[in-house]
Amino acid sequence: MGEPLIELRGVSKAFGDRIVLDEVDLAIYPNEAVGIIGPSGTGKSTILRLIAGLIAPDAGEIYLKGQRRTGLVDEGKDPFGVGMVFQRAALFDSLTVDENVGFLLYQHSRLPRHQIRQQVERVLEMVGLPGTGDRYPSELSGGMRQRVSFARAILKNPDNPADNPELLLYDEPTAGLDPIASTVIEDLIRKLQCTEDGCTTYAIVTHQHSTIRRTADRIVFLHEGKVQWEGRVEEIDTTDNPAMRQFFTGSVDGPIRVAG
Ligand SMILES: Nc1ncnc2c1ncn2[C@@H]1O[C@H](COP(=O)(O)OP(=O)(O)OP(=O)(O)O)[C@@H](O)[C@H]1O
Repeated sequence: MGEPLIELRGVSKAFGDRIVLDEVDLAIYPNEAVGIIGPSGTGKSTILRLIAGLIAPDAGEIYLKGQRRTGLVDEGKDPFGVGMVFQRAALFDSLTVDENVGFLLYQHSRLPRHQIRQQVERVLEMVGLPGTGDRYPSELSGGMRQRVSFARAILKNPDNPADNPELLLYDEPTAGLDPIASTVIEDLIRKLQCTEDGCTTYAIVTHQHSTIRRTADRIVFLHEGKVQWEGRVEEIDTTDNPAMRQFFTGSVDGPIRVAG
């Protein structure tokens, strides 16, 4: 499989006295679609934030293309960009779609406005929202807002190619959407995986069964701070791992303790 695009080696993370991740090893290879799943509160979003370089591990190492990361993403030393799509879009309501999607370029690049606008229109077309740049998030449906956040995550900076996203992280992108809007988002995630610009690697955190099955090729199942199971999506129904079986059947009986 060659060298991983990103690799976590023995990564641990605690918040206060709660150990969320306990010596986790995880490798994501170029062009892979990896689903990170597991019960609530098990550290899935924390893994995404570690991969994105938004937080640092307490112990262990993170490698990007074989290069050990020493700081956080804002120190600008990572060899490639990571685009992140947060749960429920996380757009600025007071900004237009164009200003939301192009936010970082408007704030931090020296590109002229009309060029940023062109870049933004291009990614809005890629997510199926051409001509919506002057609208406000409140004028869009939940699914459309989520697609705007995809456009923001894939926008490239022609001024600084080292910043361009080679890895996309989706944190519950279909949460709160109806089944049809979810299908639109799942199809879009697959469509964006390979475009005329090349293929992108992604990791997706989701609880929705359809999203797990339709957007992931490989599954990483987290529970109690550890990777409990890894396998192909086709193996979900045949595994005899008790935690996986409980998770997918939704049973209250099994190794996963029911909260509350
Ligand atoms: N910044 C933080 N400060 C304190 N505790 C945190 C912080 N971030 C996460 N946690 C705690 O770490 C645990 C794991 O959180 P995380 O969001 O990674 O879980 P998750 O698996 O994504 O959960 P869910 O499926 O419910 O979204 C939770 O108990 C959460 O309360």
